[in-house]
Amino acid sequence: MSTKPYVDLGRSEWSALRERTPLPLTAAEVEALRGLGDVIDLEEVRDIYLPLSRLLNLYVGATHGLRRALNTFLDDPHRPGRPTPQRGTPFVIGVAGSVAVGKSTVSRLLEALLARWPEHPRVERVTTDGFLLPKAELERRGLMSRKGFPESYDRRALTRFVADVKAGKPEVTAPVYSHLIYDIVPGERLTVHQPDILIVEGLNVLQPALPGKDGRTRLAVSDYFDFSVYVDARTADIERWYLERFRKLRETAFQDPRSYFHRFTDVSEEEALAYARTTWQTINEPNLRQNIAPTRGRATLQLHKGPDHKVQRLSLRKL
Ligand SMILES: Nc1ncnc2c1ncn2[C@@H]1O[C@H](COP(=O)(O)OP(=O)(O)O)[C@@H](O)[C@H]1O
Ligand SMILES: CC(C)(COP(=O)(O)O)[C@@H](O)C(=O)NCCC(=O)O
Repeated sequence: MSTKPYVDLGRSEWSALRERTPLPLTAAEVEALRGLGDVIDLEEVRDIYLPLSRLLNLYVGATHGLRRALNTFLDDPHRPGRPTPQRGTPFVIGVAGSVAVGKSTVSRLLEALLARWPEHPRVERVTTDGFLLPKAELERRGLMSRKGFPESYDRRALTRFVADVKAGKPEVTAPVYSHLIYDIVPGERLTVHQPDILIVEGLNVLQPALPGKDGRTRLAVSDYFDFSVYVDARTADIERWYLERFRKLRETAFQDPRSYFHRFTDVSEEEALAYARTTWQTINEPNLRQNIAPTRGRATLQLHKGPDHKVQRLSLRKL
């Protein structure tokens, strides 16, 4: 008997589960998914992400069942001053993985697919980059070449944000990061309004809490997750995706004179890619090895992608 905490499923075993997913995609919905602006292989959506939306729908239902059981337990009329039964709170999903592994694409897909289920139509998504320290503060702390490392974030503010959403506060706001200016946008906030499901996407979302200096137990953002996904791939493939994305951005977003990377439109593609390769080798790959990959075994589900972004294998945590 395997003592591994995960059940491993091959692509075909997993995609066969699609037959049991009651919500097929209509032509209009397929069009809407294309409208997300991602390069999405629709067979991949059907075979991998539709069954995943079904699994998540089952988890949301089971969590509601647990809450009802807890309320029955707490709601003892003979006990004066008994706690108020728990109201429904958002189901929180974490999506972790390296820079350029495809977290945003997976999260946007899940956001669109989960919103189609009548039981949880309100799905909101946040990325943890809003909780990066502002550029001036990173410079002050000597952390500009550690961007994306755990210490480059205001981890307390991020945990507080998710705790507030999970607690059912009517409106919770977060700062906003702009890839255009490579910094937090002064004065801009995004607001989350009591969603049924919150997706929290970021490099370090599966990190455990740091021990408090005062010996008190702290909580990390991962302590609020009801489900988490780690997007996994070979490092060499992720580096290639990172460089490909940089090359595409040079032809598009970097053309904007306000872009922090605008200077790379004036140099040769080779020079621009040499810069991107250095960023990968000195920042993103060390962060993957030291901080991100070690959290893989904390996820509820690991998606293992092949060189073409297609999910080849999945590991699902046993209960
Ligand atoms: N399923 C996919 N099929 C094809 N290309 C993808 C897929 N997922 C991601 N990509 C591409 O890989 C790159 C990184 O994806 P992205 O979602 O931006 O990663 P992250 O949010 O992890 O940095 C992007 O250029 C994206 O278009
Ligand atoms: C903004 C990021 C830290 C990632 O953000 P997150 O996953 O926290 O939302 C990362 O994409 C980044 O910009 N890294 C800096 C190095 C680089 O330019 O690739």
